[in-house]
Amino acid sequence: MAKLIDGKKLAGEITAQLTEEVSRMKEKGIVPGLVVLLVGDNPASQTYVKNKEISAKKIGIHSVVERIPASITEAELLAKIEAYNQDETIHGILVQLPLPKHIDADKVLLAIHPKKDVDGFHPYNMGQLFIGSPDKIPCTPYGIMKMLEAYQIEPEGKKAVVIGRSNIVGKPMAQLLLMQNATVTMTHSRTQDLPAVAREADILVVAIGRGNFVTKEFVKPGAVVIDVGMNRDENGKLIGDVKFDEVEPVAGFITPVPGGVGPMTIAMLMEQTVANARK
Ligand SMILES: Nc1nc(=O)c2c([nH]1)NC[C@@H]1CN(c3ccc(C(=O)N[C@@H](CCC(=O)O)C(=O)O)cc3)C=[N+]21
Repeated sequence: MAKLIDGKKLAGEITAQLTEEVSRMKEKGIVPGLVVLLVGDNPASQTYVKNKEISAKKIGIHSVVERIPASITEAELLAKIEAYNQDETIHGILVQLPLPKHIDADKVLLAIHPKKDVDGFHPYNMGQLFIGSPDKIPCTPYGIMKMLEAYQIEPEGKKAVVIGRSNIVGKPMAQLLLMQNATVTMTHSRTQDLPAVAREADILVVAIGRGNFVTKEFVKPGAVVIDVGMNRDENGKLIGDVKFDEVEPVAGFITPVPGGVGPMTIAMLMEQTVANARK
């Protein structure tokens, strides 16, 4: 049976450390501030934003959540971002993705000042990451690296396979593993014989966005399996991209959904916000 990588517990430990740090900062008159802009009423986004709000409050971060009607124009949204760029009480700006179709997400991400880009999605921060000098790092892959570290899983020299090539998970994940000297293979929906490629992996990161996609045929015995998926099944239950019950007996380590990568994503968001206020 695989060892469970408990993201919820680890995120709780990180949150406790941040809470202490923020209370010390407050003695010096510094209060970290985070704004989350949520455009429209995507129900999944509502849950994530709520979890971020709870976590920020617990840590003592000044948290602003702006729920904005989907009818906002791109220009109006850009003006809001510019105002928060100038606002000295705000150390982190997050615009929840996806955005409504009439708004160009690339333009919006480019408008956030790179110093306040706690998501690490700005092309400047992406560029810094890809030349090997990261500052802000996309929170999901960053949280995954923290989980590997906490469980003493060393990527160096190992074969890592990443399934999914998004800008916010797959690509930065591959780069972070590469920076730790893993031998990295990127795979995606067009990869031929994906199960055979995945089966080569010592570390398998799955971020393809399809519920129960990865079965035991994808997993080498003893492999580390990281599940980034957040899908709902027919009954509305939250499920990962990995068929957990089937893969768990084969894997060496595995992350659950919920309680794995999700809470770590939020913890890293908080960490990068506090780090910004510290500077
Ligand atoms: N600009 C931007 N930054 C993001 O970081 C971002 C985003 N947009 N859009 C959506 C995705 C998704 N995401 C999650 C964060 C936490 C959980 C999370 O807390 N999950 C819990 C429980 C979730 C539940 O119960 O529904 C868990 O896995 O245990 C999930 C998903 C951040 N995202």
